[in-house]
Amino acid sequence: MTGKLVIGNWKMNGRLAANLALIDALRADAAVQAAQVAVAPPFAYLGQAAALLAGSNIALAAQDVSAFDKDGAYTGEVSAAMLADVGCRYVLIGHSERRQYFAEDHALLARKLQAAVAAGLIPVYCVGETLAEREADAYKAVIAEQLAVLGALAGRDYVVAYEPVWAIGTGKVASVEQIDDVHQYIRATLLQCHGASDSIRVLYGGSVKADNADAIFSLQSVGGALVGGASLDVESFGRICQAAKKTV
Ligand SMILES: O=C(CO)COP(=O)(O)O
Repeated sequence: MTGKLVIGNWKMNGRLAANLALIDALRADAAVQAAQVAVAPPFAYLGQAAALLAGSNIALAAQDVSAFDKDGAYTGEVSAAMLADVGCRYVLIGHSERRQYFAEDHALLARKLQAAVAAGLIPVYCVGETLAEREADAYKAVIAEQLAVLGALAGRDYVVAYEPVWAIGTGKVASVEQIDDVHQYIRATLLQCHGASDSIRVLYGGSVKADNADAIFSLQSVGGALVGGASLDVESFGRICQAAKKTV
């Protein structure tokens, strides 16, 4: 792994004026500029963000992509080629909020992954267990099943994000032991079963904040963070990026 990657997932937040202020402040933040960083605004603001990020080292990410890979009559959809065209480098796929609210299943996610890599995007594939699955000690089986779709991407460039559902937006961060346990498991599974290379990055997501970032990034198995709420606040996001840079 070459340094930690920090991706800010804005989820369904933002307005033109707020995005302008946030991106201007991120560009002016030395810690953000020095780290490997991406932001994922909603579709509607990707063009605006791309223009504001031009010439900076902050990459652009999308929060989702269509499974349809050819232009055509798919009302409401946004293709991987369009995301690449407006300057996206990464695309989140399989976020638990999409699995939960939009019933995205593995067959659909496999198509989205293929569409993304075919367009030259780097998928950030999200996995993670619910609280009930953790309590039933079924989390590794659940994650193994989620990872299985990556088999078709052997030899391609992708990132995995481990986001325990019970830690997302709850303020309940997984312990460093829990994170290390799952990250080691994901890395071993990808290396042994899915033809991934040792340089594969596994990000952690779920209530990452300025005050827990140091501990999380101190784990060698953690390749970076997927940050939700704290990515909307320049000071918090800047401090998370600073922590990422320190552990390079
Ligand atoms: O879902 C997440 C990032 O994709 C995590 O969200 P929070 O950082 O708000 O918990």
